[in-house]
Amino acid sequence: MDPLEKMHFTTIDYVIFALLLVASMGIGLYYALSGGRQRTTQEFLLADRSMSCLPVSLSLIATFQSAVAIVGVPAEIYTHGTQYWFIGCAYILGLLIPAHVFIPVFYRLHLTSAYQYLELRFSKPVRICGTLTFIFQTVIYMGVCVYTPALALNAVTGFDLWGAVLATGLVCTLYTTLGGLKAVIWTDVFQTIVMFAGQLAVIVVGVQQTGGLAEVWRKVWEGNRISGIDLNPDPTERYTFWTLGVGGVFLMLSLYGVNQAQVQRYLSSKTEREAIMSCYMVFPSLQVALALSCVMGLVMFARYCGEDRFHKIGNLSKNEMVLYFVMDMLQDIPGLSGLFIACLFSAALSTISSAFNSLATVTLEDLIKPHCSSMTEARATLLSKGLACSYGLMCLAMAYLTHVMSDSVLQAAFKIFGMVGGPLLGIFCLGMFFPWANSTGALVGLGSGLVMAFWVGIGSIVTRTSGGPAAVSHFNCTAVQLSGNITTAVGTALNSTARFYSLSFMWYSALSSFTVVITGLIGSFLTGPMKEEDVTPGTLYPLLGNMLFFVPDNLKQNLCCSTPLGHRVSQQSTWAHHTHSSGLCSLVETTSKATKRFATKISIY
Ligand SMILES: CC(C)(CO)[C@@H](O)C(=O)NCCC(=O)O
Ligand code: NA
Repeated sequence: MDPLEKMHFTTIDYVIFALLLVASMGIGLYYALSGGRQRTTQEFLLADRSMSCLPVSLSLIATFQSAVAIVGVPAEIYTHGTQYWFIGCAYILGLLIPAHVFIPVFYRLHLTSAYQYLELRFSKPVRICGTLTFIFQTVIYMGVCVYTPALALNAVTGFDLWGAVLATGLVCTLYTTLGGLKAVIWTDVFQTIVMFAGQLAVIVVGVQQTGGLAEVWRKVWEGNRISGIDLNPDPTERYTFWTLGVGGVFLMLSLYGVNQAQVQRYLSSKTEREAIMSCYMVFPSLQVALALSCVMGLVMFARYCGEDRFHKIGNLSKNEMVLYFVMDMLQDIPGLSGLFIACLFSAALSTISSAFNSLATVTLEDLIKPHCSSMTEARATLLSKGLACSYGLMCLAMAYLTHVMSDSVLQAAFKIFGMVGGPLLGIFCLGMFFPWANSTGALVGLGSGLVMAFWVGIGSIVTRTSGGPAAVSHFNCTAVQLSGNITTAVGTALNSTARFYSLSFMWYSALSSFTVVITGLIGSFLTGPMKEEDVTPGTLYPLLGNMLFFVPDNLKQNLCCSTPLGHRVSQQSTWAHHTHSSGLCSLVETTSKATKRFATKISIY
C-alpha cells in the first residue's frame, strides 16, 4: 500500500549525496597515489600493518552498522518500544572477549586471513570449508546491504532505484580497488562521522518540531514506549533481556571476534596493544550509535503520536518508515534530508567496502595462494585488486538477484547472514578452547552447525512464527505492547516443532556455535582426540586451564588442558607441516631452542 505521497529532493540534497561519493572516491585516490601506492599485498590487504587504534575502531563500527540497522532499529523502537536497547549490555562481553581472547591469538600468529588459523590448528580442508562458508555469507550480505537503502529511497522519494544501486556499488568498487584497506578504513572513518551527523540532525529537528525534550518524553512515556527490563525466560520471545544480553553476546562475538572483516582490521594494527585498544574504543562509539538509533525511534513516535498518519506509518515497511519520517520532517530545511540520505548510504558503503576487501583477502590467501606458491608479489597484488573489483561487480549482481526475488527473500537473506555467523564462531571456539578437537571433529562440527542454523532459520522463515511481522500496536498512542503476548500465545498454541522454529533469532548464533562445539568434540573423541602437545603452538587459548585453576597441575596435564598458549614445544614436523601458510614459517629453520623461546614469548597471558 502507498498511502503517502512521494517526497521530493532538492538540488542541495543531490549535491550532498554526490559529495559523499566524491569524498569517498577522493580518499580512495589519495591512498592509491600516496604511501606505497598499493604495490604490495601487505599494503593493499593489511594497510602495511601500520594502523593506529582510532581509525581502526571507527572502521570496526562502520563495518557492521549497515543501512539495514540504521532504518531497522528506529522502526523497531517505534512499533515495540525500547526493549531492543538492552542489546547494549551485550557489547560488554561481546567486545572484552574479542579484545582478550581472539585478538591475542590471531595477532601473535601474524595471520593475514582468519582462516589460516583453521589450517594451523586443524587442517587444510577445515580452512577451505571455513573460507567457503565466509564467502557464501558475505556475498549474500553485501547484496542486501547495497539494495536496501536504494529500495527505501526509491519508495519514499522516487529516486531511481538502479541509479542509486549502481552509483554506490560502482563508486565503492572503485575506491576499494584503488586504495586498498587504507582507503577502506579511512572512508569508514569519514562515513561513520556522516552517519552520526545525519542521525543527530534528524533527532535535533525532530525534538524541536515535537515541542521539546519534555514533550517527547511525555509522549513516549504515555505511549508505553519505554520498556522495563523483560526477564521472561521464554527463548521464543524476540527481544528480552536474555535474548539480547546473552544471545547478543554470541552475535557480537561472531561479528567482532572472528569475522574476517574485523580480524583483518585487528591484524592491520601497528601493535597488539593498539588492536586491543581499538576494540575497547568500539564500546563507547557503539553505545552512541545504538543510542542515536533508539532515540530516533522514540522521536519518530512522539512526532506522529496522536496524528492521523500514525496508523499509516506503522503500516509502512520497516525500511520505508524511517525515510518517510525524515523526508516529511526535513522537507522544509534544505540539505538536511540529503544529509540523512548520505548517512544511510554511508552505512551501506562502509559495509560493502569491507566486504569487497575481506573477500579479496580470503580468496587470494586461502583459495589461490596455496596452489600458486611461486606467484610474485606484483602478480599477487594485481590479482587482489582484480578480486576486489570482481566482488564489487558481483555485489551489483547480488543486488539484482535480491530484487528479482520477493520481499521476504530480502529478510531471509539478512537472516542467512546471522545464521552462518554462528557456526563460524563455533569452529574457532572449538579450535581455541578445546585441545582435544581434531580435524575430523571440526568438519563434522561445522557441518552440523550449519545444518542446525539452516534448519531453525529456514524453518522459521517458512512457518513464519518468528520472522513474520509481529503485531504492531499502533491503534492509538496509549496502546500497550501487544506483540510479545501474541508471539507467546501463538507459541504455546503450536506444537513443539513449531516452537523450536520460533526460537528468537537472537539465539541463532549461540545455538549454532554450541552445536559446532558439542558435535565437534563428540566427533573428535570418536576418531581419536588430539594430544595437547601435537597442537600447533600458539593456536590454543588456555580457557579450560584458567577455569580449572583449582585443579592440581598434574591432573590438569592428564586432562590435557594445562598449557598456557605455546608453552610446550611441538615436534618439528608439526611446524614444517604448516610452513607455507603462516608467518611462523621462518621459525622452521631455526633450532628447537629458538622455537622454545618463541613459544614462551607468545605465552604471556
Ligand atoms: C552489531 C550490532 C549488533 C550492534 O548493535 C548491530 O549493528 C548488528 O546487528 N549489525 C549487523 C547487521 C547489520 O546491521 O548489517
Ligand atoms: Na556500514
